[in-house]
Amino acid sequence: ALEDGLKKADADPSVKAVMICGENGKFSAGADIRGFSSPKTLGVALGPIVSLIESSEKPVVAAIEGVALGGGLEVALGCHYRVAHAKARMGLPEVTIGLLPGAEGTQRLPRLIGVPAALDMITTGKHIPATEALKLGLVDEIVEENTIEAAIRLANKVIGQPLGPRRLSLKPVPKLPNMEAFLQEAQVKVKRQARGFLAPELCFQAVQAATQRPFAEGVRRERELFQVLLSSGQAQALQYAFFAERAVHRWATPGGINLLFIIFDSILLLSLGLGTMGQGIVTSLVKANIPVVALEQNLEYLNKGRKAVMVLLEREAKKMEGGAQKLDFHNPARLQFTVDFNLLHDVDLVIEAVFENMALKKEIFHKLSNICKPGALLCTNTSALDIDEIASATSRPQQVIGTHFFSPAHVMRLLEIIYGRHTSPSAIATAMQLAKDMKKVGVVVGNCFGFVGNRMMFPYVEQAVFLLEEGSRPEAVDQVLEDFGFKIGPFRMSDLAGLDVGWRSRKGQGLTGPSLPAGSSARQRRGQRYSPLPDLLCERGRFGQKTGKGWYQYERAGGRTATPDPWIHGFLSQYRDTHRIETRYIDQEEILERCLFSLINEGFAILAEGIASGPEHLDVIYLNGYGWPKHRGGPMFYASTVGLPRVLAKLQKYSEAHPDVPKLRPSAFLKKLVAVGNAPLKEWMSYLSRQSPKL
Ligand SMILES: CCCCCCCC/C=C\C=C\CC(=O)SCCNC(=O)CCNC(=O)[C@H](O)C(C)(C)COP(=O)(O)OP(=O)(O)OC[C@H]1O[C@@H](n2cnc3c(N)ncnc32)[C@H](O)[C@@H]1OP(=O)(O)O
Repeated sequence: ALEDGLKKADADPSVKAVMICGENGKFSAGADIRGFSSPKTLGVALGPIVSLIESSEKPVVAAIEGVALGGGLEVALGCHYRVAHAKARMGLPEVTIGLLPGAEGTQRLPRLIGVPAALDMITTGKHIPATEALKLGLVDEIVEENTIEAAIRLANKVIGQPLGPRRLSLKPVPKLPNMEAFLQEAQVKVKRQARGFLAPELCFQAVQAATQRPFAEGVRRERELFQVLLSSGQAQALQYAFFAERAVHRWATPGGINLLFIIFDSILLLSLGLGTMGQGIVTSLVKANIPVVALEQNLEYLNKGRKAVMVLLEREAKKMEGGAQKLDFHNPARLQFTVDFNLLHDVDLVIEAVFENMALKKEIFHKLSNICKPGALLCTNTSALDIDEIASATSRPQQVIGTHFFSPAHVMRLLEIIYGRHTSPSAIATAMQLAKDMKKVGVVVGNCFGFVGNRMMFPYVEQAVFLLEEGSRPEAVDQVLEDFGFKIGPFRMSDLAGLDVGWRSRKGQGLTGPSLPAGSSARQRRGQRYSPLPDLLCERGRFGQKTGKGWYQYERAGGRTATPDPWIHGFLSQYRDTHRIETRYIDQEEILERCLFSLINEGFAILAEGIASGPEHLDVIYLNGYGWPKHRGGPMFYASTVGLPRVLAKLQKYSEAHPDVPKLRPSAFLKKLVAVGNAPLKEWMSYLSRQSPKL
């Protein structure tokens, strides 16, 4: 249509200028992402159309409203002038779906805004607001009112003016005094952050080509690199992740009720507990423009918490400087701190974020149930505790729901929303809407120990520790998983989170500590293999980064640079001697498979139990809360790419070698999917007899 329209305009002498706009207040979100897997759409080459726009003898003006993304922005770059609405956003987000801007965008953008800014936009895929676009010179004008009228005005004004200087393909790339050095440094940075993710590196190469070759050759290079990405498999993983994130918004009750959201005019939120989690939650709420009251049990804790929240908010405000939105946190109507429980009467929603202790949480929920107004929703921030037990302390279990935030809560996007036996659909819908308002990805899951994310994490970490018992080292295990794409491996992660957290939980479960029955075997609990290694480290005060020693050693208590620790190596070999474990060499394949396949196996068990609605939900949780590498699409998607028969065969092999490890025993659901012929991921749930989960 664009091509036809342009040709018609060119041929019609009564047409003096052309304006391109979108429908319904949106310029364009770019190509239909689903189309990248369809051979039909791939035949549509956008580059030549962009060139056609640029070569028009009549001025072409883009009127950008809403968004101009990907192919949409490339179309605008072909235009001679760009007018944007002040609220519009622009970007080349192809990298986030595993591609690069393949319609000449990697060649035009650096010519327009310079290499550093273009590289930043193209390798990160970030969307920038119109105000920033104006500063960069990406648009010529921004308007508050009618963009289309403004674009027509500009088109009329420029009729007859020479178009050569406005054709980006004819412009040279602006020079930098130190282009070579700049590019080298940028490439190192991109590589370091990408960890096996191809698209950022290839985006870099395409922009580099713009600095080294004439336009037409740069375009050829862009096309070659685009083809590499298209067939890499990573693009499919990222495009799956894009739609998975949107699929988790859809959920239904067994009765078929599907409330997408509840609209509320204003919420007064109460955050209870101002520890690390509470501080992050309050910061996120303020950022979402939701009025908050932060409550602590005494003035000392309150003042400490207030100070920490203010530091976080100042930092956030700084980041937002120059943007359209301002953080309003000095206004008591938006944020107040109190120790007065009477304020509970007026709040619409409470997020309790106290210490992870059932007795304490029940006491608080009992109090909340008595004080809060009848409609108030009561949320508990917990990573593993039973929502039904917490709800049992109230007279309104239908309004009790789990909201598992991830640390740091003002940064991490994931919010696990856990419904209990009595939680009402409207409570779930409200929590989902809250997640959206907080710009988080809410995923609704059922109530079980560890919910989804942590429950899948337990067997992963368990395997990592068993591998140490058998002969490996923390740094070897971490290296394999970091090479796979995780930002940090399980031992660095454990040191960061604090080993004492798990120790406390194991003591609570009677797996270690004073409540462990006398005469218990050192490496067995309840008939299953158990490794006391993490407990032994904790008994020696090695809690990780906070104490300067854990699975690694650090430069000081609170230090962040992990160095392999000879003490740990000696300790492990002594441990193996004590327990007569023969040290063996464990290769990378075994490390990877035992850690990942045990996690995936638990995912299949979770699906079969109806704890999550589908594999996409598990993947979204792992991508947004556990640092699973995006270009691998999430654990369940990864399993589908490995092939379920292979995952099953490997689990069977490891399970036979370790019969006392139940988490390596293949789940019945995985076996079923293999038996029906390696069903594709989107059909998995149809093989469960209970298709609608507990939800
Ligand atoms: C003039 C352009 C011509 C294009 C010609 C095609 C030929 C190929 C040649 C060139 C190739 C170009 C490369 C690209 O353009 S790749 C695509 C680049 N664009 C993106 O990555 C944008 C992705 N979308 C978003 O960032 C957001 O969705 C946004 C547009 C900002 C809207 O956000 P929000 O308001 O929060 O809404 P949702 O995200 O929930 O989206 C609403 C529904 O729309 C679906 N959606 C959105 N964008 C796309 C897309 N590009 N392709 C397919 N579907 C898209 C999204 O899935 C939601 O639907 P549902 O709820 O059913 O899942």
